[in-house]
Amino acid sequence: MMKVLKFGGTSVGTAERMRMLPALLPTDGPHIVVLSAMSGTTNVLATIVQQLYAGHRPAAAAQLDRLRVHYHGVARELLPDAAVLANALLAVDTCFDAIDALLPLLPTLTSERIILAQGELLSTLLFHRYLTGILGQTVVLLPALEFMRLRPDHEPDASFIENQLTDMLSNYPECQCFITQGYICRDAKKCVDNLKRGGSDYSATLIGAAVRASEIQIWTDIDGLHNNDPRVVKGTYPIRELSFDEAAELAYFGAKILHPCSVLPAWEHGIPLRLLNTMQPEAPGTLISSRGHAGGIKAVSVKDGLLVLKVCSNRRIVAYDFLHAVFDIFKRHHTTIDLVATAETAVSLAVEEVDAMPLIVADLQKLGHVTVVRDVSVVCVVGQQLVRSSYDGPQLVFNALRNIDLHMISYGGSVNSLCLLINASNKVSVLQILNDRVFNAGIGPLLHVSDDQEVTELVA
Ligand SMILES: Nc1ncnc2c1ncn2[C@@H]1O[C@H](COP(=O)(O)OP(=O)(O)O)[C@@H](O)[C@H]1O
Ligand SMILES: N[C@@H](CC(=O)OP(=O)(O)O)C(=O)O
Repeated sequence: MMKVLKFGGTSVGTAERMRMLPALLPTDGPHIVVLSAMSGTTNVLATIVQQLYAGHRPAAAAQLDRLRVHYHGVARELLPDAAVLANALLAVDTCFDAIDALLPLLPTLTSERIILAQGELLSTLLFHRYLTGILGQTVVLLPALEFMRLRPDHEPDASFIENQLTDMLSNYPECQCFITQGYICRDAKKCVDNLKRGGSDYSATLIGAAVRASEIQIWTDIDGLHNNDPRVVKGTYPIRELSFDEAAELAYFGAKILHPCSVLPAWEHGIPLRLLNTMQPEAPGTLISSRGHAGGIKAVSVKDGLLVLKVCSNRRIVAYDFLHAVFDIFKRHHTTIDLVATAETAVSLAVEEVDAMPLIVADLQKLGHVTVVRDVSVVCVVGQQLVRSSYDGPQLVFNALRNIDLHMISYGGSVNSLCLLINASNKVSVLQILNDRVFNAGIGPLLHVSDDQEVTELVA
């Protein structure tokens, strides 16, 4: 059975890091290695794009030259064989020349995406040559731009991906090791596109689902998914097991270790997803699967960059049409609502700050009075069945946060999560308070769910 292993930007960040990867590859069966760009590269490419939009071409050209020199250095460090190196440098230059050719032109969405795509093309071409040299067996580089495709609605085209990938793999029945690019894809019109920042995780799970992999491994720089954001909170710890739905909520609501949509393809096909640490391969990491395990609060994540729209109905439409009309506006503007709270004649909605916001607000104003609260974040507390029980976890959360302003609360939308809307400026203190007073307060797991509740779920 095929395994899929994704190595993130930090895992391929230097030639030295890339040299650590062969030891992590399976020796007992075929596998597809999905690589991100070397860490920092996509940021530099995005800066070049911004400089072009701002008309600062010389600055963009200087950045690009520095990046080219950097990649020549990585290639020299990684590839000792002179002939292999010479060939790799030509390939590296092809990527840089593609960007160079775009510098004099007015930037467009298409050129922007072509520029951003070069990071993954560079990392895979270097790693492919390196791995071929040290494995002494066929290693096939599968171009993601030939199989990773979006539908017209910008969602991944799962059947196209599956058909193309299956065809491509069938050309190499003996091959055990394939390499491909994460993040990059084509849109429905076959133009170069991407799966948004951090999208290589999503590439890996889409590929895993397409080939019905036995396991998908996400290799990164930390020992699994932590109970809280380790970048801003002291005393976080890895969660050893999560269910698909718990992990999907945490990823959607901001746990940066996973792309927001990346759990869904694995979940749909029941493929175990392991988060592992390249720098500490022996650590158990986190296993995300459909396996049942103890309930109770497990982790918290935060999604930033939201605003709250409060719409108070002008009562010109009947009450039961009001919510429909509100949701219809979001549908028309292709905008997802993250959190909703309703009252008799009013509704509050937490949504991302999208470009269409002025149009959305204008449409909502036809339904009633609209107020906007900016700079809010959703805190998502996740744990198996934490909502539908006599479990005291949620109470502990509310007690711990009693001095914090809460704009909205979502309790019951999912049995496994409790979402709170806070001012973005309170984010770090809220996360630290939850860590100190909830996660490290010694609350036990949820042990009992009444039979009635189980029956209700089965009927539903
Ligand atoms: N809940 C969390 N658990 C683990 N890591 C997290 C969490 N929230 C944020 N992170 C951050 O995510 C980082 C890993 O994701 P990312 O930077 O995308 O890695 P990669 O470069 O491998 O793609 C970690 O270094 C960590 O700082
Ligand atoms: N290179 C892309 C895609 C990606 O997934 O990167 P990483 O695995 O390093 O988060 C980015 O920086 O967004």
